[in-house]
Parts: sequence; C-alpha cells; structure tokens
Amino acid sequence: MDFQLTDRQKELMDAAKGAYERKLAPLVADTSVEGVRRLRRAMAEQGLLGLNLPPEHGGLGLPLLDTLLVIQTLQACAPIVGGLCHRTSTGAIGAVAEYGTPDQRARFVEPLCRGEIGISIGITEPEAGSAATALKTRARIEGDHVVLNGSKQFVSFVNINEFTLVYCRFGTSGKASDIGAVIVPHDAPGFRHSSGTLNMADELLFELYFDDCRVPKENVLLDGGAFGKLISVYNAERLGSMARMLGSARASYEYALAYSKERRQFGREICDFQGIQWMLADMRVKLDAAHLLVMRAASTAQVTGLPAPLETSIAKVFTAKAAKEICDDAIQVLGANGYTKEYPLAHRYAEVRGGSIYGGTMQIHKNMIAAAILERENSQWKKA
Ligand SMILES: CC(C)(COP(=O)(O)OP(=O)(O)OC[C@H]1O[C@@H](n2cnc3c(N)ncnc32)[C@H](O)[C@@H]1OP(=O)(O)O)[C@@H](O)C(=O)NCCC(=O)NCCSC(=O)CCS(=O)O
Repeated sequence: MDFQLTDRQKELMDAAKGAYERKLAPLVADTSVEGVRRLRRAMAEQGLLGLNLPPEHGGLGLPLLDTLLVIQTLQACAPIVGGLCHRTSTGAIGAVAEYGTPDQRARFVEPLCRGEIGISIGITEPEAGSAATALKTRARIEGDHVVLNGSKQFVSFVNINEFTLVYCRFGTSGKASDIGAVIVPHDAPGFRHSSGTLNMADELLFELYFDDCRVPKENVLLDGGAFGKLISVYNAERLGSMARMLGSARASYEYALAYSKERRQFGREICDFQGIQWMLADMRVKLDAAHLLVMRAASTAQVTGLPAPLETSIAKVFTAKAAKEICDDAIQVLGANGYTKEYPLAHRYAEVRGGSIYGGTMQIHKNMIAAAILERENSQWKKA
C-alpha cells in the first residue's frame, strides 16, 4: 500500500495543468456550442480526452486512478475542462469501450478521442429516478432498426454532444433483466430534446423524447439482460464525478488559504485567528480523506478492470459531503466576499452541491453500503 503519488502521476498532473494554462485557458470563455466543441478538439490535441480508453482505439490507456488525478487537476483549473475530460474518459463511452463490437468501438471510441464527437448518458426518467430499474423507455427491433419510445430527463451536454447512450427496456417482464442500451444519434428520426433547464451550477439539463425513434440496429450496445453490466461501468463514471468534486473542493480550499494570508482584520492577517485556522485544518483533513477514499476505490479497478461497488459507494458518500463542507467553509473564510458572485467560491459550492444527487443520491449509496455490510438484499422494492 503506497499513499504517495508517483513521479509519473505528478508529471501527468503538471502536464495537464500546463496544457490548460498554455492552450485551453483562452478558449474557456466561449460557452457557445461551437466554442465548447472547439475546446473539445483542442483538448484532444493536448491528449486530454479518452484518458483511460484503450490505446488501440485512440485512448491513452491510463489506469483509472491516474485518469481521476488528471480530471481533478483540470476541474480545479476550469469546470468545463474537467467536465469534458470526465465525460470523454469515464463517461458513457466507457460502456462502449467495455461492451461494444469492434465496429462500434471504431465508430464511437476513436472519433471521441479525436474530439470529433461526444456521448451523453440517459438513464433517469420522470418515474425512474433512484429507482432506475423502473425505467419505461421501450426498444423493439424492427428489421434493420431498433425503434425507441419513451423519455429521459436530467441529461447533460445534449446540445454539445452528437449521441446519447440510452438505457432502455427490450423485454416486457418489467424487471431489471429487460434493460439494455442503444447509442442514439441526435439527428435520428423521432428524437427530440427540450431547450434545457439550468441547474444551480449554470449547466443545462435536457429532457429527451423518443417517438418511434428509428436507429440502425448496429447502434444497439446491449439488447437486454444488462443493467448490472451497465451500472458496473457506471461506477467508473461515478468516480469521475467524485474527481470533479475533489478538484472544485481543492480549488476552494487553496483560494481560502491564500486569501486568509492576505486579508487583514484587527491589524493582523486573518490566518492568525484560531477560528480561521480550525476551518482551514478541517478543510484539509476532509480533502485528504476524500482523496484517499476515491483513490482506494479507483485502485480496485486494477484488479477487476472496473471499480468495486462497495468502495465506490463509500467514496461517494464521504466525498459528496466533504466537498460541500469544504466549499462552505471556504466561503465562510472569505465572509461576505465569499457569498458574492464576484469571487469564485459561490460557483464552486454550486458545482459540488449536485454530487449528493447525481450518479445516485447519497442515501441510495448508503443503502448499498448497508446492504453489503449486512449481507442483505439492496433492493428497496416493496414486496408483494
Ligand atoms: C441499483 C438501483 C437502481 C436499485 O434498483 P433495484 O433494487 O431494482 O436493483 P438491484 O436488484 O439492487 O440491482 C439490479 C442489478 O444491478 C446490480 N447493481 C446494482 N447496483 C450496482 C452497483 N453499484 N455496481 C454493480 N452492480 C450493481 C445488482 O447487483 C443487480 O445485478 P443482477 O441483476 O443481480 O446481476 C439503485 O440502487 C441505484 O443505483 N439508483 C441510482 C441510479 C443512478 O445512479 N441514477 C443516476 C442516473 S444519471 C442520469 O440519468 C443523468 C445523466 S447526466 O447527464 O449525468
């Protein structure tokens, strides 16, 4: 067990930060669709997409742990860059890399690593939030096509990306065993999306509608019996989100630390006061503990190829809470300045707040932890 970062890992993080400062920082202000796609291509040129995807398909083949370190570094630089790195490394594309046919890997993984396309993920529905296995979106094979009917909500990046990996039901048993996934192009006939709703971190979330949406059968990733397989890959996406929370929390901590050494009250720097010192100490303790839990969960992937569910849920519960508390304390150190939008901490708090909800709520993850330690069934379904 080694708790230190290797020289190679430090180099990777420094290189990512350097690439951000030299090539990407000038591009982040343009938040138009074309601007974000330009940024995505620039990140591909810097080798910052598809970090843990297979090298034979254009990825960098980094271990999950190293991938998370880079996501964390980029998130601290700018959330849009951390988000793009996350979505193209541990996002929906992970399922295509893991379960896709050679043709699907060539059509999706390779162009994604070149920054030419992006893939959103559609799981949640109006009546299937935490109870994701209750999803109703139906898929049926008709000749050379798969036809989808239903809807999704809270899907991000739909305006930027060209495809969504849609979890859908192939069978009619109503059970988790019916569930598979289809890669739906956003120009497919019968596909529509809403204009988007802003979340508190100013990110657009979209509703998707499938009305006899026809997609070539070659885009079926898994045609049922696959919920467990899909959610096993999704655990890596959950860790990617945690790396983003860590990046935002670290940036907030560092900002508050620097501020406390400059801001003077009562004729001294405010870091001289024990009230401030204890907040800084608390922030650092939580940051280090969350970091170690996320790295432990990621390191389980070196054994199975995918992160272990229990360690992932433990990391999620701790990190989501710690990140909120770190950002909250950072705001407190800045006082009224921290509460305004003139300073970056209010936005940082908004960035991490979603982490207790998306990717499975903290409460759902506590259910999973309890089920594992008690060796009981996790399912919350009411028994007949
Ligand atoms: C898993 C849950 C949906 C609970 O549902 P059920 O009680 O119906 O299902 P289970 O019987 O518990 O599990 C079914 C099946 O999956 C396997 N499973 C479950 N969780 C995991 C896991 N973490 N890792 C690996 N495998 C898992 C389980 O072993 C069963 O396998 P078998 O069928 O026995 O082989 C619920 O607990 C849950 O996770 N809810 C949260 C859903 C969620 O994360 N939603 C976020 C969606 S994000 C989105 O839509 C927006 C996208 S955005 O743009 O970011």
